[in-house]
Amino acid sequence: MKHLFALNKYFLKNKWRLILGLLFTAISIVFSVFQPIMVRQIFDLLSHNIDEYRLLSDTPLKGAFRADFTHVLAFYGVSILLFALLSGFFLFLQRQTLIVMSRHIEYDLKNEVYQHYQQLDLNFFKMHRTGDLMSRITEDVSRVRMYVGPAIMYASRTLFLIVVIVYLMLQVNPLLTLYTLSPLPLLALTIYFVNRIIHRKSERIQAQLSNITSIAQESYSGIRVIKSYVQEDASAKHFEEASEAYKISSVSLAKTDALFQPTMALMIGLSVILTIFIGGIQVIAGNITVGNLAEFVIYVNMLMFPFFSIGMVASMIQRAAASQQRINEFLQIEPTIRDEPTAKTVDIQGGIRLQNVTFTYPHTGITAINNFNLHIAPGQKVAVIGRTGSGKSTLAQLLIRMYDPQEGKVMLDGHDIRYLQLANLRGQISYVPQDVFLFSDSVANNIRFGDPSASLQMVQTAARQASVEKDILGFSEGFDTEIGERGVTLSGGQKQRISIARALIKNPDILIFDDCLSAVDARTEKEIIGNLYAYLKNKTAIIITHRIFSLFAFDKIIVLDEGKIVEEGTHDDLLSLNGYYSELYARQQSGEDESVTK
Ligand SMILES: Nc1ncnc2c1ncn2[C@@H]1O[C@H](COP(=O)(O)OP(=O)(O)OP(=O)(O)O)[C@@H](O)[C@H]1O
Repeated sequence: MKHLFALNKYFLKNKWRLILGLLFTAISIVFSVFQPIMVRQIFDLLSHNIDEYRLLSDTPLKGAFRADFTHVLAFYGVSILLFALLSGFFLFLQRQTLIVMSRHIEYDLKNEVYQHYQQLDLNFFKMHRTGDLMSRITEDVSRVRMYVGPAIMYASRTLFLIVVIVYLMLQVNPLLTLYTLSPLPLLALTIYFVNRIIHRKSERIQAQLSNITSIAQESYSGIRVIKSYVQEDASAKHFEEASEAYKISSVSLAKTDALFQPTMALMIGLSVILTIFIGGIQVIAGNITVGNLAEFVIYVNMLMFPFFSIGMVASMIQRAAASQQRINEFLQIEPTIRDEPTAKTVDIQGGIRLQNVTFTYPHTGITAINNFNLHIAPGQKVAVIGRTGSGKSTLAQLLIRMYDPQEGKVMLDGHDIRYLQLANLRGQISYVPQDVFLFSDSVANNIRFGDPSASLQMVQTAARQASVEKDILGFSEGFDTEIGERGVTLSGGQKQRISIARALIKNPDILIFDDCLSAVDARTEKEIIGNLYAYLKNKTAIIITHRIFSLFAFDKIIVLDEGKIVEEGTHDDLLSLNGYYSELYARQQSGEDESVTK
């Protein structure tokens, strides 16, 4: 339960909706209890006067008596209808306030979780599965909404109704009240347990359903692999097995559901029979009137749903508490990469220095950068080369402060980047990642992501510089062509170049290209490098690559191995070292490596 306290701030924010909702609930209940009271009065009126009326002979007096009776009955009928309408109207207002409040809280909570996710650092996303992150923002928030809306609504209604009705019952006859109410706690308890069973079964069905969905999704995405390996039958069998498990669970839930309603009807029936039996004895004994008995039968019926909802509300709260606990777990995680209180903004010129930097990935213990020193002057172009896993991408991640090193300092123009505002730092660096990511949006908007205020002309220029303009103009809708599942399917090279255009349009002082030309052919690569040459004139650039671009006059080339610089210098310096670089160069020259850019 204590996990739900985290929601109190939202109740406070919506206090007027909550107060009004509770008030409307109380008013609706007051109007609803007029019905049994009036029914009692009608019954008593009839039972007291009917014998007298029957004894009258057919005289005008009997006619007048009947007319009076009819008027009184009509009056009660209209009054009951009026009170029912009023009660219904306030019930409507109650839902309009409490359920609306729950939707507002759901909206705020979703945004809070989403915004918190945005603050968290990469390590968090590495450690949690995407499905888990998504289910906390969707399913868990929905379960919490059941607590802040329906559970509060049913609980308050139940509480008010029980207080008012039990008070009215006790006024009539305490003993009959006791007998009448005795089966109801059993009803609440049964509902609670049955609800738990139903919930457990529903959860299992839900998990099986998402399993079926992911099997289907995976086989549609991998349909080419399935067909080329002639695995259609195996894939269908796999799906059938998952469907079979789902069917078994669904049937089992249907059986429990089928038992649920008759059990309820039995309990309600028992309560009514008990009321009539004990009440009848009390009427004969002269302790209560026939009207009281009728009134009690209505009370019992009115109390059924509230008692029924006790069990329902209890399991709703239990589920919401478990969900809120999962949400709180994430909300309580503090981002480790964040602005220091004294963080400043600076206009970066492009000088980079790494001083004795050591970085170990926290969750794997792999030391990717080891006692690393590097200096890049503003405007220099540096190539970073090295075997796979040598730490090249990690170096890029450290420069944009996706991670903080455990030892040493990363500095830009002499400022330790830990003390620069993150938005200021990242706003002045363009990073083109190795694994390209494009959004399901138009080509233009994907490029504009680097500068949302960019004009179409700027988008076109960036696309030209990244040598992808011709490809884009070849699409049916040019720059407005949609990318993604329902849009055009881009080649790996086209994606890489759009991603480069996105980085260029940002017009930063520092650019980091992380092996982002791996999927383009040698001719296009030459063209891009030619364009970049002019673009990068006064900018600092780090180009991480597996290949040697001998066309590009780098100020410095560094070769990494196991997180350390093992070779450093210009192209000619490195060739004379006869190390990894010259070996790679020789391999490329001899044409062993087809991707060589000569
Ligand atoms: N997110 C991560 N979590 C844990 N370990 C990682 C992570 N990313 C990389 N590593 C490890 O750190 C080391 C350096 O990886 P890095 O990606 O920096 O190499 P790289 O030189 O860029 O390789 P490649 O050329 O294949 O991209 C590797 O041993 C890798 O397994």
